[in-house]
Amino acid sequence: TTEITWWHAMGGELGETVNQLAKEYNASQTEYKVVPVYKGSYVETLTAGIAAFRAGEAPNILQVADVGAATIMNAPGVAKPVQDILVSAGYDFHSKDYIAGVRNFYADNQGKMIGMPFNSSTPVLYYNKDILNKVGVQPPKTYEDLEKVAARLKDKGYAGFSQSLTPWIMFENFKSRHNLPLADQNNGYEGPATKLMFNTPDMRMHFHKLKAWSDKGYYKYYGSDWDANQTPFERQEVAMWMGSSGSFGGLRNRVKFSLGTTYLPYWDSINHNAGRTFIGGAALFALNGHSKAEEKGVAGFFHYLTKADTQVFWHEATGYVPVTEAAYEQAKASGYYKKQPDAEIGVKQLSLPGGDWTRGYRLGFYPQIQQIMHREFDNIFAGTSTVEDSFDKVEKESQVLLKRFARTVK
Ligand SMILES: O=P(O)(O)OC[C@H](O)CO
Repeated sequence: TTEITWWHAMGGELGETVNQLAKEYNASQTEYKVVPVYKGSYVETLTAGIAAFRAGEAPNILQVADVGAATIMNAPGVAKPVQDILVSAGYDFHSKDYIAGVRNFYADNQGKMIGMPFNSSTPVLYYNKDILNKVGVQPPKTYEDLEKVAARLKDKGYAGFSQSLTPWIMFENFKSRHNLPLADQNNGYEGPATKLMFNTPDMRMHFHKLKAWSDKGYYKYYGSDWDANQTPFERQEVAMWMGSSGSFGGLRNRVKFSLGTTYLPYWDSINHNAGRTFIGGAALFALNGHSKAEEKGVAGFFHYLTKADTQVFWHEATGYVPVTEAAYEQAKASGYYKKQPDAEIGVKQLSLPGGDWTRGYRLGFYPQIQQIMHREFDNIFAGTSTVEDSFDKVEKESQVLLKRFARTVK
């Protein structure tokens, strides 16, 4: 039996579901054995994978999140395009089989798929139906609505909302939802980006609002840690939380209230016809340096992971979206969304009309740039810096990193 190692970042319940997938695949055939290994956070997994590649000990499959796309795709010789691996192993491959929002994020500028979208999510707004009903408000569609809803909640003694991963939700997807560019060079697709569209009037307006809402108790900013922002929602300390559709499965099992999901809010004043967001989550990359037999095993496993049955199982267990049209159709036909309409929000949001700026982004040293943003968001909400000063710093420091990255790929 040929062993295929799969390094991933899926902890907790997600990790158990990953193990279940590997177990089922291993039981379905005798030629290959997929061995999933949990390597920590997305960034830890990426760092470990690149280091292992350099040491000649690369895993066969590495899970890389949206933030790491530029790093892995520009690292010479590290990843082999999944499209090539599948085709040379004799599988049919059509990128049109994937849902629109998923097709391009991990593809090159010509549309060739380099990483295989596996756990694709998107940020959505979760809400506590019990609290909203008690207060007599509807879940907000726009940020204009959200401000009013949060005021009503505050009047009745409830905190409005929190949100995890501020750069993801309040910068990257803030841009895609409004169909605004987030970096030059066509969001980094046409070449290494050298400038972020971060310090822009729309972003400054949004963060002035967030700061004002935080001062009024409408918005709770609990720092850069994901769980520190999610847990207060689970404990009913805030009425709404913006987070990943991929958290749906875990939340549904844990919370003691009636859970609602709706689209990520947008500013009607910025784009009346707001549309699709980016896919979040991660893709699977096939790393170079392995035998033909192992590559064939990787292709077989990828084929299994994208089968409609597998995708529907994964989608229903976790809340990550079905990545193919066939899987989405199967989930619809099964009646799942009739029983749980909240489970369809993520995939519906990714299927909203897209524009020039909703394909994705490719940004060098982006994990480090996100750290700069986190530091400045902490300063803004702690009141130790103004939006203007912090945004200037993010702009200057990100530019240094982007330019350094651009030099490394030339
Ligand atoms: O929590 P996930 O897996 O949906 O990922 C969220 C972000 O896209 C990670 O960068």
